[in-house]
Amino acid sequence: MSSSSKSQPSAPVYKVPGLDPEEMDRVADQTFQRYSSSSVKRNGKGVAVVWFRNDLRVLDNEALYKAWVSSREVLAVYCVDPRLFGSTHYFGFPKTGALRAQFLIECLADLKKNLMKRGLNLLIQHGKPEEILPSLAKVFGAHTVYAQKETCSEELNVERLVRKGLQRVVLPSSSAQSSGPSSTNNPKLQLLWGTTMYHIDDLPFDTLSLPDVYTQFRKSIEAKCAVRGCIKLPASLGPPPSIGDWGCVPSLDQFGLQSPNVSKGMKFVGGESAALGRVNEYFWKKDLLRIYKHTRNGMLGPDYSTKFSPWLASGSLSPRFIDEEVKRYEKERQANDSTYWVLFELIWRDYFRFLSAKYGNSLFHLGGPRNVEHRWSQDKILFESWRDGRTGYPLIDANMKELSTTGFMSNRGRQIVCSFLVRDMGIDWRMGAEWFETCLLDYDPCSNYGNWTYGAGVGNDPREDRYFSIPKQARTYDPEGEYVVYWLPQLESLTKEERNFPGRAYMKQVVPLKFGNTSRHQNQDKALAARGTNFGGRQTKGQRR
Ligand SMILES: Cc1cc2nc3c(=O)[nH]c(=O)nc-3n(C[C@H](O)[C@H](O)[C@H](O)COP(=O)(O)OP(=O)(O)OC[C@H]3O[C@@H](n4cnc5c(N)ncnc54)[C@H](O)[C@@H]3O)c2cc1C
Repeated sequence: MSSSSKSQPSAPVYKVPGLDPEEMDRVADQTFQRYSSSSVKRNGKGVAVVWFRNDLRVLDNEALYKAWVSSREVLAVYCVDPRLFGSTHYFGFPKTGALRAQFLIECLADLKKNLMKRGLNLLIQHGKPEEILPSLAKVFGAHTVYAQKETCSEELNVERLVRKGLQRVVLPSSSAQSSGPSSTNNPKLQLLWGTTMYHIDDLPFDTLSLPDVYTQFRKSIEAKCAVRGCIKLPASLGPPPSIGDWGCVPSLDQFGLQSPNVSKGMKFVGGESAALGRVNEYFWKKDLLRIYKHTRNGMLGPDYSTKFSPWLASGSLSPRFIDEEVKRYEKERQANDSTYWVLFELIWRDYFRFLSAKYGNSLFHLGGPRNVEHRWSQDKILFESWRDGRTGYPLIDANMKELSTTGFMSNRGRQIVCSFLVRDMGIDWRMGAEWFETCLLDYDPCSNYGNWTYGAGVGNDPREDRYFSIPKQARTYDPEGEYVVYWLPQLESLTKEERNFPGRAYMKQVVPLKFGNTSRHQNQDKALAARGTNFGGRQTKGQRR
């Protein structure tokens, strides 16, 4: 049967995880139980504040653990910081799009629920942490604010301001934790490392001497470090301090955003319960971990890769928990190249996080960590054709439509659209990175800007020079054109060869005149070289991941 005679493809919405809410809760409760311990001793006094940031979870949360053991009462707080809903730095896109805002709302609702199951609650306040936290510390006489440490400048700035604000609070002497002649009666800010699988203190080098080649980094930590075990806590952490109004989980209209309609593709459910449900579904229920290495380059549907990233980015899922689940799977089912490969990818995530500590703000600069000089275009028409999925390349257009509809795109898709924007269109890579910042559910400054600098050839490793030939990518990763047709159903009646190179009719529909050129569809590389929109043949040498 030729592909053109296939019946009209349906475009289902895939809920991720595909479990019903009761099943998600059951999995979460069972997991919490496994990670509960009655032998953890509490020997503290007074009140400790846990300031939740990108660590929206109960399981394996060191800030929560430290607060609990160091106090008699834990006050858990989330600050809805208006700066999160401002504009991106260079190009003024919305900093948080409606899809990620919705995901965050779901994370907060679930965190509140899970804290309440453990006898606590979540105080939700609207405003800047540097204003809210000192005033709470004062009212409750809190000796310490515990929080997860971040590494990028905006977050570091907030940490600095919170610390400064706390220094201005004077507590009655009975509330102060420290003692000795130099101690003051201010509440302290204690920041704890918690985002990565490998702990920063366990690395065999300090971050400033981090290897610039990923493989060197990976081999070194695999040989010399172990992943720490997940932290255990008692089943009951209460009672919390007495508070009249705990605040409400925000709604989208409070952020001036409209409810997104995920009419196609994947609809992710936010929160720790969904995260634990997804791990259970992907590893145990569907047994997909067994084949991950061979499916991970897919683009269509929920099962080709883990889809853990949105929960990892919001901190609703601990990478150390994933590590423990992989080890458990290897013991109970099997260990193979796929079980290892999930950890291999998580080491990439760690790597980008540690790189951000090494390179600081240069990660966000045009020349990247190596300060590479290159003339980029900021052509608005070209950029918008890419952003809106109207380039005339179905593979690019389909991926960009998936991103704006769902907030997600596969790793393969991200590499392809990044290469196309920066290498074929010659557009300033920061425009692409900022658009991803707006849209991605899993937006994380380190992974996003780290990957974009690599893709643009300005990353810390000069050997990482990635060009992706769109025809080759389409033939290899979407040979039947199924992915493209899912997002561009108007191409359904075409043969599988035509679906990725559909000719003039499709071009006319979508392509802005300036970039439109049907001949490029037949031979992209040649046509691009002739138009001078590539980087002078650099593409032929690029590494392909
Ligand atoms: C241009 C570009 C921008 C990106 N922006 C982000 C981002 O903002 N946030 C983000 O989490 N990932 C980002 N990635 C990395 C990667 O595409 C996603 O992590 C991955 O697609 C998420 O899907 P998954 O959870 O199913 O991944 P899987 O294939 O199942 O991998 C498991 C986990 O490993 C980690 N991982 C895998 N690949 C990478 C990678 N290249 N870099 C860092 N971590 C990785 C993720 O945490 C992921 O959840 C970006 C990649 C590119 C090329």
